Amino acid sequence: METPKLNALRDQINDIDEKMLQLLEQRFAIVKEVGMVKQAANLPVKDEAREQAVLTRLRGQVTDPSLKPAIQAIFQTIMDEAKKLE
Ligand SMILES: C=C(O[C@@H]1C=C(C(=O)O)C=C[C@H]1O)C(=O)O
Repeated sequence: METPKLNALRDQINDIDEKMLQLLEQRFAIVKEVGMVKQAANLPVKDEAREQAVLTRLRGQVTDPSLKPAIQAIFQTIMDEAKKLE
């Protein structure tokens, strides 16, 4: 089913998805560089302390508290995928 309002909202979602896609591609490109730096320095891929710091910092910036679990899960998934690329 489509209505003008639904279409307009989905257009907004499409725009946001495209921006997120670009940012994710940028993030994963940097992650690959991090992987090379770690490999050269004989460091392990996973850094639990860094992951917790990332999650804590971002959780502190979420304006709507009801979104915190979703945001945490999304960023944990991003970091899990990042580790596969390193
Ligand atoms: C990118 C890194 O490697 C891993 C991935 C992280 C991430 O995607 O933010 C964070 C910590 C590491 O487990 C890093 O150490 O900075």
